[in-house]
Amino acid sequence: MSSSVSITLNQCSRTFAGGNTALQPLDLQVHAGETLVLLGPSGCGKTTTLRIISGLESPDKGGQVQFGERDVTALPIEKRDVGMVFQNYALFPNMSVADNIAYGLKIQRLPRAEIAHRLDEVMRMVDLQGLGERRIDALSGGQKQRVALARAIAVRPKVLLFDEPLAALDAKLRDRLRIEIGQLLRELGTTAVYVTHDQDEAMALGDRIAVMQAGRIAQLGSPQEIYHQPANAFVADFIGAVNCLDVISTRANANGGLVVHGGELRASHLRGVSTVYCRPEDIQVVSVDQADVTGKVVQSIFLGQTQRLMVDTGGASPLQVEAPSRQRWPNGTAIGLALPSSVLFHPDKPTPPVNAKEMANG
Ligand SMILES: Nc1ncnc2c1ncn2[C@@H]1O[C@H](COP(=O)(O)OP(=O)(O)OP(=O)(O)O)[C@@H](O)[C@H]1O
Repeated sequence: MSSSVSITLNQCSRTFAGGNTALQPLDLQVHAGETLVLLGPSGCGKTTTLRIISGLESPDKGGQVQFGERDVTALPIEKRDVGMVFQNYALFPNMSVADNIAYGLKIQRLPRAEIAHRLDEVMRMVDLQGLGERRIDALSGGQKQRVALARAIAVRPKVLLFDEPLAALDAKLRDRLRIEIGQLLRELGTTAVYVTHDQDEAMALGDRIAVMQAGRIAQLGSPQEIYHQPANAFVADFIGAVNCLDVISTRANANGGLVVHGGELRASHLRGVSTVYCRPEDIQVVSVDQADVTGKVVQSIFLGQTQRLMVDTGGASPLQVEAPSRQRWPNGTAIGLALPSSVLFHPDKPTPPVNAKEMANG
């Protein structure tokens, strides 16, 4: 469709009346054609960032927003050539599906035949064929969000912005629409920024993910980087489940490898590191005589495809281990675990300090 454009934020901060700083000075580039996901807990500044990109909100003085080479900081939303999709749909409830989708095209005064062609095209893309005459209030939540999506893409915007578009839908529908939005974004090649607090959605949709914390970007990277090389404890903990092990000794064991002792590690190669992390799915259940660590199952949580075992290894908190779902480990079962050193990671940077004011804001 339209040629894609990069988005650049230079030193964009946002302080609200009363000194509430929603966003610390932020530098961010969204590459042309990519989908960047803004992910983080409630109040971390995702929506504020999105609104600054859209033109619904201005950055504090000194902040600058560029689309490609063009400075759009002073332009209102209607002059920025953006399409937006919100959680609450923001449709006209008493108008038909077709009239909602065609709304922006009529404002652009496109010829009638072109409007009909675009309507047909986008309704097919979002799987709404045959529903053109239906009133919005006679649609399901999923159908409403398809209409909102169709309306956003019908005008062929340079930039697509999504603010938690799937948050109001049930889990099954969310999964389906997530896949469809991903396909659509790849097909369109439009630069997109997608706000969510759902890590699965972020992983599935983002070419890159910016994990935000208290008005700052805690890490920006591919889903794989964010998951396997989290930059700090906050990111490690926010994305997926993680075990935290204290490194208590730098003495080597007989093999020069690592020894897990309770929730703690002894490992010669981790000199100077105080804490390491590992994901539950990277710990293997092995026979007790081959184990790096042994313990007792204290709880098992059935998750369908897998089960999460909580294993007391004598440390401060049980290790979480992902195990096949068909096998049974009753509470109290002795279990052996292998923890290859290749799956351990330790954040390079300390977590940015969060002061009391930011905590109160977040
Ligand atoms: N208009 C406003 N006036 C004052 N404070 C605001 C305003 N809009 C947002 N904030 C504050 O700025 C901070 C960041 O809000 P923002 O909506 O960007 O967060 P978010 O990450 O999108 O959160 P959520 O997931 O809950 O929507 C919050 O502390 C919020 O209360």
